[in-house]
Amino acid sequence: MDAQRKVLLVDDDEAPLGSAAARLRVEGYDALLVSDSQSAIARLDAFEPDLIVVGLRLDGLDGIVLFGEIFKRNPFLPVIILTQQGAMPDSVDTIRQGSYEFMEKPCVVDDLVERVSNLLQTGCDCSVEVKAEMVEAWRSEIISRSPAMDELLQQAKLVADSGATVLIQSESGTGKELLARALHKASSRNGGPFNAVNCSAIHENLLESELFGHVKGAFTGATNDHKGLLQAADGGTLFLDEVGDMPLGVQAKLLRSLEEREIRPVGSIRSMPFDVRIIAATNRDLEAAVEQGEFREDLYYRLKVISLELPPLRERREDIPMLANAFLEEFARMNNRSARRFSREAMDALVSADFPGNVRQLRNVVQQVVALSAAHVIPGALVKRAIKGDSGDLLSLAEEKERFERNYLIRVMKISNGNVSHAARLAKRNRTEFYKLLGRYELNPQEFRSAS
Ligand SMILES: Nc1ncnc2c1ncn2[C@@H]1O[C@H](COP(=O)(O)OP(=O)(O)OP(=O)(O)O)[C@@H](O)[C@H]1O
Repeated sequence: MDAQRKVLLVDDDEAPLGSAAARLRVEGYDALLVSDSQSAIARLDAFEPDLIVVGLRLDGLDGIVLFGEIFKRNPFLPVIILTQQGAMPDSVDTIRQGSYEFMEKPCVVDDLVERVSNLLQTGCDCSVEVKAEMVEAWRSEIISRSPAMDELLQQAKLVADSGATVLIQSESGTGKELLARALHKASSRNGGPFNAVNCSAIHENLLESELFGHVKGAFTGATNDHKGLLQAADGGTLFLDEVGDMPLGVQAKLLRSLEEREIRPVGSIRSMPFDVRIIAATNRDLEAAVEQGEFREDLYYRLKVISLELPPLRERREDIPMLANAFLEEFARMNNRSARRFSREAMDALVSADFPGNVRQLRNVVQQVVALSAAHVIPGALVKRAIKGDSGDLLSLAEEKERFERNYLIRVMKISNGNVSHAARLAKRNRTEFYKLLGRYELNPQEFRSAS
């Protein structure tokens, strides 16, 4: 059973809201009526309302201050604003981000009570979303409404067309790849390809040939000429994800290529020009990596011509409802489930969670919740359980990748009865490389033979 819900009513004209407060109390709410915005602000922390009804004339500073204080505490607290016929307070335009509903004055007490009850039952109507048509196409996949993201996207738009190399530094799961794609779309290179490569997932030799290409016979297994990603992205953009994990040898070759605007495929004696915009991303502290000798300082400055930082999700909680609702719709559609919504308690749990895995983790949580519940209104308890389970087991991306790689090697070694050549063929790696991988994970081929 929900605790008694609290409604704060703010109006200098006692009569209408006074009767509404009385009715709300009869209906079982804890209703508190105050007569000006200063008193309302003073009561926000102690009273902790679940909903606020504002009947004041809120033009000018008064409204801006009140809405600012409400927004600071909880950007999704539902607020019903009673307006004079047709008039919208200026302050509402200034602070658009909140969850506001409007009713015209004078309003019927029954209608107001019904609206309060609906809003509290169904959770916040987060429909104050940026309308799809208002979102510019280049950033249409990036769901956000927070001022921090707005600022970042404005910067991104300004630099998109400069052609300069961009370094995106931020935590894992914050949307670095989405931002890189958006930068590409906003640039005049948008007619060209957008290629992405994850520099930490690929072994050094392979990464070199992936980036720069190789010629036939360059190494065992190089049976044909192979076009590298830098060449394949000609006229477009190459996204170097996890650039902080790029091996030093490849860093040196990349730096040379960027300086000379030429690439030389592995095993070739000829260099060729290329025209590619580089966007690099990392969740590592690259400056620290430079100090520790793990990342070349000259390459760091070469990449960091323009530096962008995506804020972690916990620093832009205003984005959570919009993201959660979009993921909910997406997964409900994918699972052929009818439209859903989060209960107020569920949304509160999402908005207050820490999400160390950022947007990716929020997405996972919503996916789980959709799979586990057929209810139309998603209950808070389910969301809380999903958040707890997800953060408890959350490994860093590097740890998760290592775990995957080790398990994969064990599988192929078992399938091949410990025969390394066979296993290497299955994994499409050459033997030397495969031996190195086994060594890295301390896997002894002998053990797989005797086990069989
Ligand atoms: N603002 C956003 N709007 C919609 N989806 C988002 C947003 N930010 C991230 N996502 C989604 O979250 C997931 C992770 O995003 P992405 O891969 O871009 O993050 P990342 O920072 O590059 O992660 P990593 O550092 O682990 O490579 C993707 O499914 C992406 O579509």
